[in-house]
Amino acid sequence: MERVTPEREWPLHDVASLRRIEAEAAASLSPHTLMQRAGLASARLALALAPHARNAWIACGPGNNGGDGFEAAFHLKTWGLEPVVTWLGTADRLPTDARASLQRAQSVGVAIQPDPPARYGIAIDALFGIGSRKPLEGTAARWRERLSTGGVPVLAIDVPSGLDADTGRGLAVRATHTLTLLALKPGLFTAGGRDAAGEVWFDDLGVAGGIVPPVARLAAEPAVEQRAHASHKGSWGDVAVIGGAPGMRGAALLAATAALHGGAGRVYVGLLDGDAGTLHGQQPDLMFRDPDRLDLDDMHVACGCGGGDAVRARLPRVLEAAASLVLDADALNAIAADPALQEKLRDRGEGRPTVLTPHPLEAARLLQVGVDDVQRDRLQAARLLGERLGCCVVLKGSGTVVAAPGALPHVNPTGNARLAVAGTGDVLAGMIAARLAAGRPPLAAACEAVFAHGRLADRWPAGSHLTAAELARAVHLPGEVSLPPSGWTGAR
Ligand SMILES: NC(=O)C1=CN([C@@H]2O[C@H](COP(=O)(O)OP(=O)(O)OC[C@H]3O[C@@H](n4cnc5c(N)ncnc54)[C@H](O)[C@@H]3O)[C@@H](O)[C@H]2O)[C@@H](O)CC1
Ligand SMILES: Nc1ncnc2c1ncn2[C@@H]1O[C@H](COP(=O)(O)OP(=O)(O)O)[C@@H](O)[C@H]1O
Ligand SMILES: [K+]
Repeated sequence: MERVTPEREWPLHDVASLRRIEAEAAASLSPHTLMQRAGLASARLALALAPHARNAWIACGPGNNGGDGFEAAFHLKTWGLEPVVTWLGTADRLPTDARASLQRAQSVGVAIQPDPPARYGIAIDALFGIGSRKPLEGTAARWRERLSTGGVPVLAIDVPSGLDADTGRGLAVRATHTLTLLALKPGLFTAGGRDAAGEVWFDDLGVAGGIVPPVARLAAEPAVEQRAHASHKGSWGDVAVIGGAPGMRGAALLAATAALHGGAGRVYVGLLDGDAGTLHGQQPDLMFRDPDRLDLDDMHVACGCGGGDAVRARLPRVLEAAASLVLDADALNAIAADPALQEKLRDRGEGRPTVLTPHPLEAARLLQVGVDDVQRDRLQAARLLGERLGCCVVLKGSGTVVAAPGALPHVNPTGNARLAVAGTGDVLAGMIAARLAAGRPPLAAACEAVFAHGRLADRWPAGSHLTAAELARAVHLPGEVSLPPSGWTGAR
């Protein structure tokens, strides 16, 4: 059993591939082995989370997830605790393994009661696992609420009940911890998954992984970037930010600042409000140019940041010329509304890579669906958009998904709701442009920047509000320690 941390990349398996892993493992093991291992691991982790608990509430469901719960109850009882099981199922419909575990729990005197105990030191959510396919109703919904609001540690076995393991949708138990079994599931890390799952632990139940290919990967921390002594500013690429229509200059400056701190050799800004005069002295390391006169052929362009309607007219040239390109915000909206621009985007192909950075509403416009359709299956939405437009796609939000044609999508494990503040998307666009300028391929550039962007938010000093301007100044190369921007207080 181990805690899931971003020190390494983790394969993610959907329910269909998990069923294959289960079947292959079960074929070489004696019956009931996997459930016994799952229950023992769950009981061990529960005890570690609440070492002083005298009793536990174990909410069991009608299938094999409930069986894991009975098995955990069996162990907790033999270790001297007083587990109380509430059970949603009926004996006649219980799967064979779960029936065996129910009998083991009953044989050592585990109490099965109609209602949860008034007090308990820890709760185990064993209502539904990967078999969960519809919203919880009736008693299951009541227990979900009770589990989520009990004020004690809640350990979900395999997945928090109510959560779709593939997509992270569904009103689910809010666990403090999840022990997931056999393989990690994408739904634990995107959409509602991160809020529902809490801290994720993994047990492979002694089954060697790797036999069934994953459907996605949980991204890992990027390697430390070593820059050669014998390099110069030209080695690290030129970034051009095109955006900043009247009233929205700030967005372009945020992207440009982030690109600069992210390691770009030179950063140009083509402001669409036409007047950069007042900015020259205040932003000494940025170079302001007329956007129509920037020579984009050798530049890594971030386009859209605060671009307003004015960006639309610039897009044909940007799409034709930019060496590599990050498209954000208003640029995406303009492309969503114009099939000719979509064609130009597809024409860029692999030779001149493009990264799109939509939030869910922008992705919905590009796909011509509702935002709920995007959020219902974020991996699929990102994958589809990438294939349609021939681009790398960064679908932002909790559990950002990065997808590119022909590659396994990545789910990002860092970031938090502190980023839900205006301008942090512009910072991300600049960071990706800097990684492209450093010569990274688009999927790697996007994954590295998204990881670093979220990591900065995760390490933001407690009690200090995150602002996009401070975030942009805190950006640094992978593996380097960042200097706190002025005004920061507290240790990180
Ligand atoms: N099969 C195996 O090899 C193993 C299974 N294990 C456990 O078994 C779980 C999967 O078990 P199951 O396939 O029995 O599925 P679940 O226990 O997740 O769900 C049981 C059944 O409940 C019904 N159901 C689903 N959602 C419902 C809802 N909202 N309201 C009412 N009924 C609902 C469905 O018919 C589903 O098949 C895993 O998540 C894991 O916890 C582990 O013991 C490890 C080994
Ligand atoms: N609740 C959240 N958890 C994790 N990341 C978030 C959350 N809310 C926003 N973010 C991140 O913050 C950034 C916001 O980008 P965006 O929506 O484009 O905002 P803006 O256009 O104001 O810059 C994205 O990188 C997104 O993934
Ligand atoms: K569960």
